[in-house]
Amino acid sequence: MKFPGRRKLKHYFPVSSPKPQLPSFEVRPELDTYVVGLDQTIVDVLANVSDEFLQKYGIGKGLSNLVEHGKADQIYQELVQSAAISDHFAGGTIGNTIHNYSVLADDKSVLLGVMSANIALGSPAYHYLCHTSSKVDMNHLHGVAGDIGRGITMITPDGERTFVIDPGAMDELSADAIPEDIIAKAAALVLSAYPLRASGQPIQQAMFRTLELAKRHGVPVVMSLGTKHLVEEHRELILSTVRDYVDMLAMNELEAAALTGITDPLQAAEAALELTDMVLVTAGPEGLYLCGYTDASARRETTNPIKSGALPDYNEFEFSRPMQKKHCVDPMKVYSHIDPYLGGPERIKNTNGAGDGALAAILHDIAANHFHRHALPLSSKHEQSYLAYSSFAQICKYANRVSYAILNQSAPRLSRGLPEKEDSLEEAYWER
Ligand SMILES: Nc1ncnc2c1ncn2[C@@H]1O[C@H](COP(=O)(O)OP(=O)(O)OP(=O)(O)O)[C@@H](O)[C@H]1O
Ligand SMILES: Nc1nc2c(ncn2[C@@H]2O[C@H](CO)[C@@H](O)[C@H]2O)c(=O)[nH]1
Repeated sequence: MKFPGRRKLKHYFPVSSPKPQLPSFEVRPELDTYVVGLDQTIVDVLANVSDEFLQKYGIGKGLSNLVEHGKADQIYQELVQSAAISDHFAGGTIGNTIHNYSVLADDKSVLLGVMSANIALGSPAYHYLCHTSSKVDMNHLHGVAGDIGRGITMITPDGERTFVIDPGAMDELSADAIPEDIIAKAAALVLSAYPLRASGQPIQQAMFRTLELAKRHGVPVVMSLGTKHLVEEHRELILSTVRDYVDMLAMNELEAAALTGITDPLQAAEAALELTDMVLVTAGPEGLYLCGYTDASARRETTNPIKSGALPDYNEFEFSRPMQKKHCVDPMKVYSHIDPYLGGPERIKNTNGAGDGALAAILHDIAANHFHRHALPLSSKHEQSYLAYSSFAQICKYANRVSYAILNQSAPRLSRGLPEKEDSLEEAYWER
């Protein structure tokens, strides 16, 4: 486990304490720190298209459009014939997030989902495996006869990305394939709202079984909302799922508006805190908001300039650490915001996965807290039952920095961690 922020000298973080066992790629629940992700396994097929192409097929721009296999195949074949496809990458919003988590933390994660039982060279499953970190444990994937999902990712000249999802067998994940021992010892479970639109498909049952197991074993649950129209179409189911199971919710400002009916991201975050304990709202060029609870006795004032928006002086206590509301004697809401790192890259070719990247950074901080609590349970860092290792403000910086890395490389999966020189995140950023 790498350290997720600065303050190397102030805190003892046993990054390199030797483990007695031989190394193993497979997650050992009693020994390892890991996060678990449940996802529809999807390979992204990247193509440049015109706006007319989207109109011709009646595809909603900027959305994730679920279409039946015949139509998706027709679109795919036309893109092949016009040589518009640039490449195939592993995708799936949670697959991306846990891959990025493993790259950032340099540590293990577990992917739950389906995988083709027989994999041919060049098949969607083949591309998926080629582009996934070896630290993502895929031993618990559920073998299926067909192909994994195919997500045709169409980039229009304005850099906007639009998905056409050909589901293949991606929703055939059976509830019986969910390993309880793996969930029970996880630092966090992360999943998206996408399976909630797979009405009547096995993956929905598998998702609720996983959520039940996480709840039973006290594992924090992190959910990302996927896409705006998914929220609009399944709002009630999403709301009840969040209320019943979710500790942290991640969304962009459009998804937040669809969920809460509030367009201002900060106010939407405040409203969402009535449903869950921690909220990330990414707002593209406006940066991101991270909000949650802390106990009033443990609140810490910021030394950053005070910000006012829809809420006055909202970042006043952003140096506090996140807690679950149920663990606070006197819960108070805490808000933090950060502008894009360096104003964002000079040129953004596509914003695909920038939000997933921010979420991976937050998972890293949550997992680091889990690791530290187990390594040093008597540390003053654990006098209260905190959800994350760092303060809201510090996590914002880290999440923001990772989003920047994703935007800079124009692909949703990190090919490497943040630069070593920035391991303390001081030289290049924090001391500007
Ligand atoms: N145009 C931009 N300029 C500067 N920074 C940006 C821009 N777009 C995104 N970012 C950075 O990336 C972060 C996440 O972006 P965004 O809100 O677009 O995520 P998202 O819509 O959830 O993405 P995805 O669903 O593809 O993962 C922002 O908080 C910001 O730091
Ligand atoms: N799980 C899942 N991921 C999706 C869906 N639509 C788009 N994505 C993924 O979202 C990622 C970008 O956030 C891409 O890599 C896509 O593969 C979907 O319906 N389900």
